[in-house]
Amino acid sequence: MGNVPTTVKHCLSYEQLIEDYPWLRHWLQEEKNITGHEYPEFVKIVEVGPRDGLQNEKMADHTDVLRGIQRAPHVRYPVLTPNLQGFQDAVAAGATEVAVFGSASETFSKKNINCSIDESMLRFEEVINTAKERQIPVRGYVSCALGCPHEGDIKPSTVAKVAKRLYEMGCYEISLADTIGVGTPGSMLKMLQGVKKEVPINALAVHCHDTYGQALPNILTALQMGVCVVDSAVAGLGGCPYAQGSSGNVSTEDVLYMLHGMGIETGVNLPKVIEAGYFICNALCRNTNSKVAQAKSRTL
Ligand SMILES: CC(C)(COP(=O)([O-])OP(=O)([O-])OC[C@H]1O[C@@H](n2cnc3c(N)ncnc32)[C@H](O)[C@@H]1OP(=O)([O-])[O-])[C@@H](O)C(=O)NCCC(=O)NCCSC(=O)C[C@@](C)(O)CC(=O)[O-]
Repeated sequence: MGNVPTTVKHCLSYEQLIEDYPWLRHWLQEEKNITGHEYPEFVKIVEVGPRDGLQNEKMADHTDVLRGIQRAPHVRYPVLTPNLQGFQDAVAAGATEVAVFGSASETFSKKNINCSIDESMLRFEEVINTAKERQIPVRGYVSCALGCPHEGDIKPSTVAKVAKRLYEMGCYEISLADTIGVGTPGSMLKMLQGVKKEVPINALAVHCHDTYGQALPNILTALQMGVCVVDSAVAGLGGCPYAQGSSGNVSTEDVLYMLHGMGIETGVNLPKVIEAGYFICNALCRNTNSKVAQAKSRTL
């Protein structure tokens, strides 16, 4: 490709660029943006508000929650299960999908689920094998994928190794979690470059916390890498009781606003999510963490 001065890229509109540099047309196709990144046409949002979002709140056990909710036929209600006992309890309460949650940090694994990474894999194997027999899908999490509150930076190769083990055991999707929200687009890029060598990109999801205000740029970076599944929590609820200082998950409202603004479909109705956010914030007597919901409330 010929040289285009970077300043030209920023000054000219797409139409002007094509007119002045017709040879660029094939490169700047409609489905690519001006920087040449391709984005997925559809992104699946995994709403983690009812689970991760409310785990910091005083709330009923999952058995009571599962028995208490009215289920919509097309909605999946995954339950986090750290071991076989958790799996059996969840299934007895009516769970039809579960998730195992491992970590790329030894220290975090010990503090979160009271076992080493290797021990956790043995526990997860039991859960996954039993789930397979019962045809229950299992999702996998890798916590501390972009940093650990105890160990600091985590190598992309370590994240890749844990993600690969979960995938090979039978998790249909691996959610890579920036548990304490310390990642940046730079570390997200390096981590995903490492993980996608071991796990197909279409089996990866990202789970970002917004502690340092980096969640949306991190998600954008993941989309540029080909990730099509994003975890988020309505009103930006959440945090991890085992990761001091971490803030809530990225808010679903803000993720939807960004994706829809980019022309990416999600099948999710943003105004309805904003309403759900107001509902839960009222119930918890707290303010929303969603910038989009805050902006909308100022214009009401
Ligand atoms: C994993 C355990 C249970 C191990 O805890 P343990 O003490 O090692 O378990 P144990 O097997 O030695 O058993 C000790 C007692 O716990 C009971 N027990 C054993 N298993 C269960 C169970 N499943 N449910 C209820 N009870 C259980 C068991 O029956 C026994 O009871 P006792 O005989 O003494 O009366 C414990 O460490 C624990 O509960 N950890 C909390 C994990 C948690 O909820 N973490 C937050 C989840 S969110 C997250 O991890 C991150 C994520 C997903 O959001 C992504 C991100 O941002 O990183």
